[in-house]
Amino acid sequence: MLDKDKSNIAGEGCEVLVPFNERKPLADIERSIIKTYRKHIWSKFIKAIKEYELIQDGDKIAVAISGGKDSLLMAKLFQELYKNGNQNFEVQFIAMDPGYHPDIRELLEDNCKYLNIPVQIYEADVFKVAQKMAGDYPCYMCARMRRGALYGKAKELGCNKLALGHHFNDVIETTMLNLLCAGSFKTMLPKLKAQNFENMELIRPLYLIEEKYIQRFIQNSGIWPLNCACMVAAKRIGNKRYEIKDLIENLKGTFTNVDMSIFRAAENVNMEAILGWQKDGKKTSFLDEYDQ
Ligand SMILES: Nc1ncnc2c1ncn2[C@@H]1O[C@H](COP(=O)(O)OP(=O)(O)OP(=O)(O)O)[C@@H](O)[C@H]1O
Repeated sequence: MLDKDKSNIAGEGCEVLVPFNERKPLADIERSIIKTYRKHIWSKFIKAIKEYELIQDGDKIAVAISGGKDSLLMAKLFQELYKNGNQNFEVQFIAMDPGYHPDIRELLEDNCKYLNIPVQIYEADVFKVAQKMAGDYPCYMCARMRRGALYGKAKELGCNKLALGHHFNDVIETTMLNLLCAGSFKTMLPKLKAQNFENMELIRPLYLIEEKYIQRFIQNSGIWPLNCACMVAAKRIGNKRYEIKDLIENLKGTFTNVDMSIFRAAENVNMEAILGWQKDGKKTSFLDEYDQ
């Protein structure tokens, strides 16, 4: 029997991913990653690692698991990579408990145990502090604090990289969010150097994987992932990201491959047709180079 009560654990207003079936045996779940989802998940994972040079020999990678669908898949992908012979790196699986409801914490632990992910869970008072410090708009503060708490733990474990579960749709939604809401052209990069933590890099190995395949994989596996376990903002603050998600979905009806076009736009910026840009905090106008 599927435990229907688990659908009530998510914050109000969050989309709940209901499994299609009972939890499948672990061996079947693992096999499906490299068989059923070879094209849309496994190959894309490998491609991102190669194309963006995400892993180097001797890396020690902290794989950050929130317990949501994306990071659970990411953990399994790293394990598969290791099993398939790439052992030039080490991984540590970390989960930060920002003040989860006990039921959510239990779901996280149960999923990791079932999926054989040896996760280290540690506490950080993120929810409470973000709410106290940032009142009605805790999301930005919470995101920053969460990132800091993850980098800190990775560093403590002697890791030089922190892997996050952002995927293809997160990337194009970020591009569109910046364009439509912030008036800037800026995407989410597959890797970047941490500003406040020396010799630490952030990597995003799911960069090329479309969210719909992650959802399908999780639902077919019979796993109930955490769905936005936020205890603070929940439905209180309208989330522009959901609106952008819908917008892109609607655009797909009129423009062929619009998602890929948004993605490619950040690969094909034509510097000869741009009014201005910023680098290292310095603003430049096309006029600065016009007469040269
Ligand atoms: N509490 C946490 N502990 C460990 N890692 C986390 C935590 N919260 C977020 N992360 C990491 O940051 C990534 C992005 O966080 P975000 O809250 O945007 O997750 P998401 O889009 O819901 O993804 P997921 O499905 O993995 O939760 C996650 O995929 C995960 O790698």
